[in-house]
Amino acid sequence: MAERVVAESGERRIDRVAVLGAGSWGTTFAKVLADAGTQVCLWARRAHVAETVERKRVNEEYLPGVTLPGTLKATDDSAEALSGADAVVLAVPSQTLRENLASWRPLLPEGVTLVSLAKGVELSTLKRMSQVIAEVADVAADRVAVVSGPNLAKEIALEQPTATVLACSDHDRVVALQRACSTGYFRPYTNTDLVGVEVAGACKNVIALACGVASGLGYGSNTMSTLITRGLAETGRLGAALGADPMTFAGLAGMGDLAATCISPLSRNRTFGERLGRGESLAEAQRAAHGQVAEGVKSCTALRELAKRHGVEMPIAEVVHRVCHEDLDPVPAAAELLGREPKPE
Ligand SMILES: NC(=O)c1ccc[n+]([C@@H]2O[C@H](COP(=O)([O-])OP(=O)(O)OC[C@H]3O[C@@H](n4cnc5c(N)ncnc54)[C@H](O)[C@@H]3O)[C@@H](O)[C@H]2O)c1
Ligand SMILES: O=P(O)(O)OC[C@H](O)CO
Repeated sequence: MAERVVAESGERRIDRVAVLGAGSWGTTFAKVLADAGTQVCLWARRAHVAETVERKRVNEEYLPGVTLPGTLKATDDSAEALSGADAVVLAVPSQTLRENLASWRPLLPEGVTLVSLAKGVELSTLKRMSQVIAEVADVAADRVAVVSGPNLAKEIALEQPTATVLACSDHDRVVALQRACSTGYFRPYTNTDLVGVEVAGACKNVIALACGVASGLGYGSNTMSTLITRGLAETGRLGAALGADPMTFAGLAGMGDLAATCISPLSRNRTFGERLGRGESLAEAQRAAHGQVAEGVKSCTALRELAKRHGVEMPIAEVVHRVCHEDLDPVPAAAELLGREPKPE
């Protein structure tokens, strides 16, 4: 049964959710939903991960030390996870989402709300995740919602207070999702600006890589603050060219997430950048990430292409792309950014 609607009030409800992807954020978001009283089934690619969640209430690989709610179900069978779901949360990396969703498409319940947790831009098409989802699932854009904000998984799994943004063009749908994932430690706000929320989520990973590189080079708070602020400026420029609401960039999905990711040692993107700044190669930094995704490494290239296509200047994304993929040394990269033509703020 999909999209249950309470007959008397006409209120849309999301009572049962499938979370597809049992990495750090998928597992944590499944916990949030379960803590909010929503029925959740978490799908893991590897059987032993699902089995350990079911048996020991823990995801040892991605969230060691966090006890998961007893009501949370887990399986490695996507048909089982998707059966009867009112909403499907896609918690896989941006660059594999298309392929993952294509394999699940025949199993999607009719009318189901599709929710993206991914923060990235598809390298092969330069599409945002909500665009990829609507295309692959062959649904109208208003069936797709996006979750994005200052949401470092580990902190949320430990129930440290945070807020987020749920973006969707269908108000009733996003309000139902808001009810399904509101807890005492997790406060979701709704927003209708999908473009702004997704652009902000993809760009902040690239700026966090730059901050990591700067930190690896030994630079301090002035450099971080400069990168964060100018990073926000170039994010806003790209957003404006794509039709985003400028106010989104001042909110949780914009400045909020940018600050959290650029500052926190928990950020995979920042940590990845720090390794590059300390002189490690891309391959060495990738090995050290132990298979966990640092989305900015691929999104920097996609964003650079998107910026070029729209005639937008994104100097930090450009330099991050060249450090990651064209062997540009981080020291001259910093000099290059500062040596650009003088201009007003
Ligand atoms: N971890 C966080 O704090 C956090 C917070 C907010 C948003 N996000 C975003 O959520 C998305 C997922 O992040 P995550 O932290 O859960 O990632 P992760 O690396 O911890 O886990 C990714 C999950 O996707 C699964 N997967 C399925 N198909 C895959 C494939 N073909 N290749 C690789 N993995 C595959 C993996 O098995 C794994 O369970 C990313 O876009 C990330 O930017 C993460
Ligand atoms: O660990 P990161 O760098 O992928 O960042 C995690 C979240 O996106 C922070 O909001």
